[in-house]
Amino acid sequence: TFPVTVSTTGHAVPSTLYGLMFEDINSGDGGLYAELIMNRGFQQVTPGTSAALQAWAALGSTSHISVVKSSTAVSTALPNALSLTVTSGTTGTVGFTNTGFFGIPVTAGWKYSGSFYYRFPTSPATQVSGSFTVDLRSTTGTVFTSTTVPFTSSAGWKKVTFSFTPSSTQTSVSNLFALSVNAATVSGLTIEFTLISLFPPTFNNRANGIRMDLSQALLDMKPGFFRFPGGNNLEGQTPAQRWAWELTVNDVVNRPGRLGDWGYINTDGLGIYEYLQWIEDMEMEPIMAVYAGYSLNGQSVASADMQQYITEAINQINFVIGSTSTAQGAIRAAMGHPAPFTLNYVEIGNEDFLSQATASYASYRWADLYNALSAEFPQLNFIATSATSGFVPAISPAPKFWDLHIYSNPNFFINGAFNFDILARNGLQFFQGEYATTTQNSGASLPYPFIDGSIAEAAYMTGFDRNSDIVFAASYAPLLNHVSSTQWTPNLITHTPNSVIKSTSYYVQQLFSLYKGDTYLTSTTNTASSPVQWSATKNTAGQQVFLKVINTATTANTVVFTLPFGTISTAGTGTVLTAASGTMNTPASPNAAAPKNFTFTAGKTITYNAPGLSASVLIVSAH
Ligand SMILES: O=S(=O)(O)O[C@H]1C[C@H](O)[C@@H](O)[C@@H]1CO
Repeated sequence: TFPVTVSTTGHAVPSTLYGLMFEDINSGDGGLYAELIMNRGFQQVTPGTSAALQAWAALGSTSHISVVKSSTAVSTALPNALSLTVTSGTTGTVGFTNTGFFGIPVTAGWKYSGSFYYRFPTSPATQVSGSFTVDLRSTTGTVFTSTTVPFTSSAGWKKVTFSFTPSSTQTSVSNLFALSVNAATVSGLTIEFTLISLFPPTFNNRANGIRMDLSQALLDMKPGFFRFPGGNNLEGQTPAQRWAWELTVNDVVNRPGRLGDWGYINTDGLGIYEYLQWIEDMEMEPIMAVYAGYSLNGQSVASADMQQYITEAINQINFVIGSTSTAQGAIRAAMGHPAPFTLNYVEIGNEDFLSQATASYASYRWADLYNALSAEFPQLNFIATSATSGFVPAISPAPKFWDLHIYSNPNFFINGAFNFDILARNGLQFFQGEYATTTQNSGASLPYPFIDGSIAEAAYMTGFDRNSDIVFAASYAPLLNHVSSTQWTPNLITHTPNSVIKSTSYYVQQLFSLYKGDTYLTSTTNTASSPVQWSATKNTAGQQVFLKVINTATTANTVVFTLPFGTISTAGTGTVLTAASGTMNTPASPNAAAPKNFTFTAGKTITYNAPGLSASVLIVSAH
């Protein structure tokens, strides 16, 4: 039994203590970003190759499609187009299909909103007109919903929009988007198409917005912040391929996209504006990174060449908070948000104390950017990046905020519960920007989080609660992955085109975030060797006390709390996540482990028998 006396003293818990780390790592296009058409704009592809046609296929044997460099591009950003050539005399229907991002959800009642650009590169002598048919269908050709869009063959690109609403939901996501036309009406002609786009309803009904079900799963965690755009995906393989904010703003027809750092083209339809608008809608605040002159081929921008990137970072921040009299603030206003977005934290780079990045970060990249940005924006907090483990190297100007990353096994997290207790209180503030149990203690990899690792993370997180006077933010990483396209496991949430699988670690993150309170209450000192870790916090306004109990042993352990409050309800409610060792939530067993609610007898003394491998919170009204 573990006797725990809770005191009335403690310290404030920052609102940003628990949040989300995000980058497009099989999680942006085809994930958070709600666009349903893969390779919609043929961005960054080589015309004439089969790769250029990724996700696209001809409809039937008489349709001839290829990706071409358009003789008249729809925009400088989008030079390519899909070309449909209709041989003279062809009869029947011709066209093409798209598979979506490994599937397309067909959901009854959803109003799907689509658009595309088309042009006839060679206008026929006699103008022709007719209509395209767009639809959602099964892979065997059963049409679920469709509509038509008129066309004329006059010269020049035309943008058309359409919508349709299925009347029934398909359980399978193996569906196709199809665009087709009666061959006879365009016999002998070629038609080009690009930026072929289809959106489902989006979170907060935003145009060019974010997927609803993933937004809801994240909203249900009440996350305090959202770190974006990376992580590795900030850095590019070369400086030229870095994430550059300016290529991600304005209409998507003006966004060239880029080769992301996870091996596929990012459309950048999820651009800085869409990130910020969604972060605001989700009642989070951004922790926004600026490129700091290091790219993942090991190349650092030379000191003499840094000014371009300093200016770019200043402009990026002005896009977020600058007045509309700045060129960048004016773009923000034109896109629909004249008021500045909330911004308190800017991270300078990502993992700059790794290998070749260290020397240049320490000698000029940090100082150049920190000095310029803090002079321009003295109200902002600038975060230095650290290695994937260990603490703060000596660089100047001395950073006040550090981003620490650690990926390890359950034992590390269990034994690390007091890693922050030993740190000096010298003004430094820490952001545990990335952490996760990524292997079993044996070293075996993890396709999904498992209960043993999630409970180990929970033990570590009691250290964040207890040390939230110097830990201002913490986020598990990576956040999301697509079940059909993954390069990193485990992830907090796995998604399919129409479902969200919440991992055991998701429920741990949710428990700590929902019940972080606004004040940490000091309690009986514990040690890293204990199988049980605890944390007491309170919500002052709500007069609630949250008692978290983490039991990393496989056998039950009893904790006896003594509360210092004069008024304590006699009944409390609680939530517990527990499962047998090795349990994982997977697409095949999405609810193998889920939190369960319970009630308990409360009072000055509360006795709780914590199951083996469990994370619990006991909620009691007290003041
Ligand atoms: O290969 S790693 O450096 O371990 O990649 C990690 C660290 C990096 O910041 C993030 O993008 C990635 C996965 O979350």
